[in-house]
Amino acid sequence: MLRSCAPRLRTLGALRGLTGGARPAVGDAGPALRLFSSEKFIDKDRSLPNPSWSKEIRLLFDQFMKKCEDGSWKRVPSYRYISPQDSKPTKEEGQMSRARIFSRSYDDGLGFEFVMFHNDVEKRTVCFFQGGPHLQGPSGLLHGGALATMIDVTGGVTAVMTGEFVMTANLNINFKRPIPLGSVIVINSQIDKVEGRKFFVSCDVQSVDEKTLYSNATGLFISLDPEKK
Ligand SMILES: CCCCC/C=C\C/C=C\C/C=C\C/C=C\CCCC(=O)SCCNC(=O)CCNC(=O)[C@H](O)C(C)(C)COP(=O)(O)OP(=O)(O)OC[C@H]1O[C@@H](n2cnc3c(N)ncnc32)[C@H](O)[C@@H]1OP(=O)(O)O
Repeated sequence: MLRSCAPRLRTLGALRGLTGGARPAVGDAGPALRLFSSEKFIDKDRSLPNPSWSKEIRLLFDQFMKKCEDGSWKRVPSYRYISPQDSKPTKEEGQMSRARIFSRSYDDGLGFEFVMFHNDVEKRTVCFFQGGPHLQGPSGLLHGGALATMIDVTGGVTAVMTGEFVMTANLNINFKRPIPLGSVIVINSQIDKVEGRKFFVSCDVQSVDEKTLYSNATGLFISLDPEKK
C-alpha cells in the first residue's frame, strides 16, 4: 500500500472548505484536487472549466468567480468519487470502487457540465448547467430526468451547505418549456423553511437571459436522524 501524501477529506468538510487537501483558491469552498491516501489516486474538481464549456457558461463562471472575491459567494467543488473514508465498503481491499457520483459519471462534455455557487447569508445556490449530447430525451431536447437530477443536486447542495448531510425525500417538478440540448441554463435554489430535520427548498430553471422559465420545483430534503444513522 502506498504511503499517505495528504489527509483524507470528509465530504461535507471538503464541500464547506473546512478540511485539508490541495489549497482552495480564493472564493472556493474546497480543494481543486483530492488525493486519496491509500491509492495515490487523484480526483479532480469537475466544476472547473474544461474545453467542452461554451463561451456562455465560461462567462457566467468568470462573473461569479468575481463575486467570490469579497467572500459573499463560494464556488462549490464537485468530484466524481466519494472518498474511500465515506464510501460503503463495496470495494476490494486497496482498489477504488467502480462507483461514481451519477452527475459526474460522464466524460467531459457528454453529460452533466455544471458549476454551482453558494451564498451562505442568503441560503441560496446558483447552478450554471450545460447538458451534453448523452442527456437527450426528445430529439434535440434535454431529458426530463437529467433536469430532475440537476434540480435534485442543486437543491441538495443548498441544504447540505447548512452543514447537515441530507437525503431527498421528495421533489415536485413542473416542466414548463423544453430545454434545447447543449444550451446553458441557470438553476436558482433557495431554502424556504427549515423545520427540525426538514429542509424545504424551491428551485427555478431559466434561460441565461431570464426570458424563459423552463421549470420550477420544490423539494424536501431531510437530514439523517442521528439515532438511525
Ligand atoms: C445526499 C446523498 C448524496 C450522495 C453523494 C455523497 C456525497 C457527496 C456529498 C454531498 C453532495 C451534496 C449534495 C447532493 C445532495 C443531493 C443529491 C442527491 C440526493 C439523492 O439522490 S438521495 C437518494 C434518494 N433519496 C432516498 O433514497 C431517500 C430514501 N428515504 C429515506 O432514506 C428516508 O425516508 C429519509 C432519510 C428521507 C427520512 O427518513 P427518517 O427515518 O430519517 O425520517 P422519518 O421517516 O421519521 O420522517 C421525518 C419527518 O419527515 C417527514 N417525511 C419523511 N419523508 C417524507 C416525504 N417523502 N414527504 C413528506 N414528508 C416526509 C415525516 O413525516 C416526518 O415528519 P414529522 O417529524 O413532522 O412527523
